Amino acid sequence: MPFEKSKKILIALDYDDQQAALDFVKQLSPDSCRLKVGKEMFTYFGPAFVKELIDLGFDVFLDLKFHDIPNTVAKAVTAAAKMGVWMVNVHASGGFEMMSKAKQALAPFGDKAPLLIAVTVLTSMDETELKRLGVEKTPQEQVIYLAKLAKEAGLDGVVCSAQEAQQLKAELGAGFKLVTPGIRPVGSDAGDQKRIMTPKQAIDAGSDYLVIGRPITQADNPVAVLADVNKSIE
Ligand SMILES: O=C(O)c1cc(=O)[nH]c(=O)n1[C@@H]1O[C@H](COP(=O)(O)O)[C@@H](O)[C@H]1O
Repeated sequence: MPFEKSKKILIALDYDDQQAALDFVKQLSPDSCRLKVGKEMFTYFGPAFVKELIDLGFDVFLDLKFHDIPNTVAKAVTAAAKMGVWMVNVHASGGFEMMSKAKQALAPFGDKAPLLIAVTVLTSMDETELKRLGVEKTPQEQVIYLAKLAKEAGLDGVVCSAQEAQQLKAELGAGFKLVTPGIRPVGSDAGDQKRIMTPKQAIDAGSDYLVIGRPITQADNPVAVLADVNKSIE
C-alpha cells in the first residue's frame, strides 16, 4: 500500500470550534493521516461529529481513555464500536479485569471491531509526577509493567511515549501496537508534554502510530507540516 507509511500519523483534533475543525480536516486526505477525537471535541460535539469524519472517509481514533468499573467500560467500548471508529482506548490503570471485559465486549464485532489500546503513563507525566501519585517506579518501568498487563488482558497495544517504544517492542513483540503522543518535530514547542521525541526518532524506536496535535493544527500551514512529517518518516 503506497500510503501505508503516511497513515502512521494520527492528528489530534483538539478544537473547541467544530467548523474550524472541519475546515482543517477538509484540507487533508484520508490517505495521508488518520484523525483522533478526544475529550474536548467529543464533549462539545458528540457522536455526530465522529460520524461526520468517518463519512468523509477518515479512520477515527476515539480517545476517551475510559476508566471505570468493568461493566461500564465494556458498554462504553461497545458504543464506540457501534459508532464505527477504528481505534478506542482505556486507561491500563483501570485494571486487568476492566481491560479484559472491554476486549470481550468487542468480540461480537469480529473484524469490524476497533483496535483496543490501553494508555499506560501519560506523556505529560515524569518521575516527579508519578511519585506524587505514590508510584515509586520510573515512568519507563511503570509503562512496561502496565503494557504487559494490557497484553495479558488481550489488548491490541498501548499508548506510551516513544521513549519507551524500543524496550516495549523488544519485550512485547512486533504485533503489539505502540501509539505514541508527545511527538515534537524539531524546533516545535514541547508545551505540556514531558516525554517527547521527533517523528523520525519515534518511528526508528518502534512506534506504529504517532499522535500529533498542536505542532500540526496550530501551524501556519498545517498541510505542509503534515507533508514534512510524512516525508521525514518515509
Ligand atoms: O491517549 C492519547 O492520545 C494521549 C495519551 C498521552 O499519554 N499523551 C497525550 O498527549 N495524548 C493525547 O495526544 C494529543 C497530543 O497533542 P499535542 O500535544 O498537541 O501533540 C492530545 O490530544 C492528548 O490528549
